[in-house]
This record gives sequence, structure tokens and C-alpha cells, in this order.
Amino acid sequence: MSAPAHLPAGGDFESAWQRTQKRLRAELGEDIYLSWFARIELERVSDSGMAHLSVPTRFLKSWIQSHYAERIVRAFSAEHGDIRQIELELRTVGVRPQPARGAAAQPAAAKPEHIDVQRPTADPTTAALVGSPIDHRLAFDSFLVGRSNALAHAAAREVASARPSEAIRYNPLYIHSAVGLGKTHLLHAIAGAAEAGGRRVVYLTAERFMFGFVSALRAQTSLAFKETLRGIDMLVIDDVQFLQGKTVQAEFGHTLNALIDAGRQVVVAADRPPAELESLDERLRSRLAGGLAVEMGSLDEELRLQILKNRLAAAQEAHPNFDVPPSVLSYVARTVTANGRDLEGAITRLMAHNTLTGTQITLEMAEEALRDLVRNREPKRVKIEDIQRIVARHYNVSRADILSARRTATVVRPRQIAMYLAKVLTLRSLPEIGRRFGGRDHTTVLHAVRKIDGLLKSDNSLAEDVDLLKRMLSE
Ligand SMILES: Nc1ncnc2c1ncn2[C@@H]1O[C@H](COP(=O)(O)OP(=O)(O)OP(=O)(O)O)[C@@H](O)[C@H]1O
Repeated sequence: MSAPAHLPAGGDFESAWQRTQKRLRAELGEDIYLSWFARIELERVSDSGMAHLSVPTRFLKSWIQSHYAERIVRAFSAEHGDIRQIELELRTVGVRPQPARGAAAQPAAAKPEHIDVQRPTADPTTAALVGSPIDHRLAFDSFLVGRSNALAHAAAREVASARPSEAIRYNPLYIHSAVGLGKTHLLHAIAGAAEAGGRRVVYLTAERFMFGFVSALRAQTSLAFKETLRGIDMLVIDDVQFLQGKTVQAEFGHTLNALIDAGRQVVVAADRPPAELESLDERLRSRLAGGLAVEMGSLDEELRLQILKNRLAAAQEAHPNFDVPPSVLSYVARTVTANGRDLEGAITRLMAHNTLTGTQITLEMAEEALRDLVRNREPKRVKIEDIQRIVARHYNVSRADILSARRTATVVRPRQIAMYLAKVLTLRSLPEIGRRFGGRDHTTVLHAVRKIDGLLKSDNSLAEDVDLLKRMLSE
């Protein structure tokens, strides 16, 4: 066996380790290196020639142990002849060890440095994860509290003001409500207040989480993505009902578990309770339900009036001459009932009429200008089970027939119609619909949707049937 190409004189293990890293980077390529090796730190080297290396996660430790241990020993001993073997240890998250100072080095007495995971660097391992910006206008100060959101607000306040060292009482805090009732506002308020209190917070929409994870997977830096997420104090995720895809959901589950187990706060919002997140797997749903799940009900009239007054005051900052008579504000609060977004829209519209055309704001004018908002009733949430039940009853077959593998024409067409309705009346994905129809493939659902879509253009009686079924389902 030939001698190693280069043996540094003396015991400078730290610089030999740096050369080892360069060597591994050159041998294995950038992607693999960044995924597995970039977070390894040299802790110390003992007299027997054992290099103690630390990594931040158990997973990383066992992966490197089983896949790369020998390679690291070879590379390290090529750079420093004293190195005989390595031992991998788990490093406390957020604490960077002191540099190794050779075989005789004592454990460092200096304060550990904290890694700031919030601040993205040019390093592609962290570039994959940049939380969405926190909108500081959506703060606790501007969030109005009424009967329907008092509990959610109190829990949010508590979670936001807890100190990092305090025991976490509600984890995850899960806030759910129908659209436009203030979930996003409350999440930004929590994230903003926690950050102001010195905590490392990442706020992400579910889409952003998916995007970050999928791009990290593509760039083979998913490990860095996971580690970054797991190194924070608080993770705030909005709209989890949109989390799609097995791998992404599994990763979300691991992240959730890792953070909660490590005593980090997780805050989640969705448009439905955990039990109704049908596209998520059972364990994830129960984990989400395992902390505190609170619902925010619809805004009552008093709260709507307060929100309107606040919006009006904000609008008046830009247009001091704009005003809305109290009787009109009361009318809007009484009749625009759907959600906070419509209330905002109502003020914007009144302001546009008034400032652009000079129209006086009267009750009559408001009735005319806001007609569509007043009529706007919240759409009913349709369940796949209801679709199957109603379609089965309509075509005189059983729900079991619809879910079965039977291929007789009397069952096939109602099944296709039910799948079509599931696609157009719910937000479920094709794979999810397939699962709910007796474990069928998403391509079968796609075929059914296209088939019915096509037939509706030419078959009037089918079109009438589908129309009737839609009406029955939305009543
Ligand atoms: N209690 C409240 N106090 C003040 N503003 C509110 C309140 N509830 C809702 N709003 C306002 O209503 C609008 C819609 O709220 P937000 O976006 O937070 O709703 P959401 O529940 O997250 O909706 P979606 O489910 O569509 O994401 C925002 O402008 C928000 O500031």
C-alpha cells in the first residue's frame, strides 16, 4: 500500500479536517457534499487517533455512519497520519462546538455560539428555505376580539409571549375557521410578536413549505432544509389543508414531530378541523389535533362593525374627506356577513365611488354598490361521502356499489358522475378522490372527470341530472 500523499507536520487536526472536507467535496461532488457533509464538525481527536465528529441530527448520524464512515476515515487519515478511526456524535441543536485544538485540547470554556437560522446566506443549503415575510400590519393591535375569536386570540397571545425556556402548553396550536375570518392575521400577529421577543421564527404557507421542500429535494439539499427548519424556536404554517403529496406530508410530519419533541412551538392554521383534513394521513391528523385546536366562528355583527370602523379610519388616513355615515356602516355590518375580506372590500368600494365619482354615500347608494357582497352567502362545504350517498340514492344503487370494483353500466356511470362532482365541488386532489372511491388510481378519476365533462356538452338529460345533484348537494 502506498503512503498517503500528504501528511502535515505537527498535530494541526483542524486544518487537516478542513482539507479533508475539500477532498470529500471534490471526490463526491457539490450536491452530495452539501447534503451530508457540510454540517459535520470536528470536536476533538483523542490519543488513540479517534476523531470525534458531531452532526446535528440523529438521522444524519446514522446515515453517515452507514454510508460514508469508511470514506471519511480514509480521507481524513490521508490528510493526517494520526487519524485511525472516527466516532460520530450528536450535537445540541443551535450550538456550534469550539474548534478542535489537537489531541491535548481541553473542552472549550468559552460561550457557545448560536447559529442564526433565520438569516439566509449565499450557501445553497440554506437558500432553499426562506420563510415568507411577516406582515407587521397584521398585528395583535389591529386584531379585534369578539365572542367568536376570543379563545383563539387568548391562546395566540399566550403562545406568542412565551419565553423560549418556558414549558409549552399548547403544541401545536391549531387554529381553524372558514375563509376570511382572521386566521392569517392571527398567525402574522403571533409570528411578529414572537420574533420581537427574540425567538427564531419561520412563517410559511403550506405552499411555500412544499415549494421549499421540493426545490431542496431537486437540488439534493433537502437535509439542509430539514435541519434549518428543525433548528428554529417557532414554526408557523398557514393553510395546511393545501399540503399535497406523500413525501411532502411525510416530511411535514417528521418536522412537526421533531420540533414538538424538542419543545419548539408549532402554530398551524387551516380551513377545517384536524379530523377533516382528509388528504393527510391519520397519524399526522392526530398529531395536529394533539395540542390545542380552536375554531374561530363567524364574525358577529358587533365585531363586523368594529372591523368596518377600523378600516374606515385607515382609509381616512389617505383620504381625509372620505366618510361613511353611521347608518350606512350599521347597514354594511348587518348585511355583509360572510367574512373580514368582504368587509374590507365594502369599504374600498364605497371609497372608490365616493372619491372617484364624487357620489354621496347614502343607504340607497350602498345597497346598490354592495349588492353582490350582501348576496354572497358562504358556500356550503361539500363532503365526498355526501356526494356518494346522494348520487347513489339518485341512481338507485348503493354507496357500496359506487365504492366497489363492479363494472356493470348501472354502477359505472353513477360512479363517474360522483367522481366528477367530487372534483368540481370539493378541493380534493385526484389521488385523494381516488382513495376515497375504494382506493382507485388518480388516472381513473381523471378519466371519469373527462368523460362526464365531455358528455355534459352533448347529453341534455345528463346535464339536467348533474345540475339537480349539484343543487341537492349545496342545499
Ligand atoms: N378579528 C379581526 N380583526 C381585524 N381584522 C380582521 C379580523 N378578522 C378578519 N380580519 C380581516 O379580514 C381579512 C381576512 O382575514 P384573513 O386573511 O386573516 O383570513 P383567513 O381566515 O386567513 O382567510 P383564508 O382562509 O382565506 O386564508 C384581513 O384583512 C383581516 O385583517
